[in-house]
Amino acid sequence: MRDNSFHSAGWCLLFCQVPIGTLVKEDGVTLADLSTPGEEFVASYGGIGGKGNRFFLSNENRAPVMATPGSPGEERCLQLELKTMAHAGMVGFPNAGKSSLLRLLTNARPAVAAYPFTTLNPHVGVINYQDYEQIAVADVPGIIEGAHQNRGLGLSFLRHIERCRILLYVLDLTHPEPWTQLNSLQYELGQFDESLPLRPHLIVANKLDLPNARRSLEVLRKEVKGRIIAVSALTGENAEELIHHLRELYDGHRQEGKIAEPYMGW
Ligand SMILES: Nc1nc2c(ncn2[C@@H]2O[C@H](COP(=O)(O)OP(=O)(O)OP(=O)(O)O)[C@@H](O)[C@H]2O)c(=O)[nH]1
Ligand SMILES: [Mg+2]
Repeated sequence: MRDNSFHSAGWCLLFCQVPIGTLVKEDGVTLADLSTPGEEFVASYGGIGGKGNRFFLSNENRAPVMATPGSPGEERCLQLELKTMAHAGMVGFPNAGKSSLLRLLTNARPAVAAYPFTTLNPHVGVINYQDYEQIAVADVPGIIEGAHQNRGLGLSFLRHIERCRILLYVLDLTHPEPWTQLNSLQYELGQFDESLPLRPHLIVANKLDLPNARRSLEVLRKEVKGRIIAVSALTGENAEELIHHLRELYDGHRQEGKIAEPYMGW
């Protein structure tokens, strides 16, 4: 933001940059959809400038101390809504290991701790592929049952997920029945927006290094159709497989034009 106001004049220029993929709304009505780089939207016009001392400079008056005030600029209250946050978003119960996975896959450094709701705000990291393709992955706060009724971090969490084209369901293999986590997660998403459970997704079964995890995984594979990638965010086991499958899914949907560029500036 730059302020070019003259001391005695009412002239002011404001530049404000917002990320690509932002909706500009006023009273719930969309005024602009900033989806291409360089696109501009004039949010409000400044007032007409006043005349400064130099305007009154003349042969008779070599040092004028006179100025006229400018007229006030327009005032508006706008809401900016970020449309696309990341290509892929991690969905999981608190403590499932989402932040640990983001740290493993990318160079983002969200906090990790052995208690629920460590993550209160989304973090985005980027996976860099050898061919210079980049996939942005978001770690969002954990979901709990009743999130669609705004329990826990509820609706704010679900709004973040809505902005990701691919979902990574992160399940905790130390849970005795890990498939019930998947059912609950999909139920909560579906209650919020019925198209969310239909989004392209991968099931990531985490904490493979812990005792009984492999037995849990076997049962999970029997109970759940769809691709399950078992990983350990702690040891890094199968991280490459996850990165590879995510790319496959991403490429498939990109070709169909279903994946937009996310905001990479977190
Ligand atoms: N043994 C083991 N521990 C893990 C693994 N992944 C995560 N953890 C541990 O599980 C706990 C929770 O991990 P986080 O990454 O903070 O979990 P989260 O899903 O981000 O949790 P919230 O932010 O609360 O939603 C931490 O103590 C991690 O060290 C894993 O693969 N193996
Ligand atoms: Mg976390």
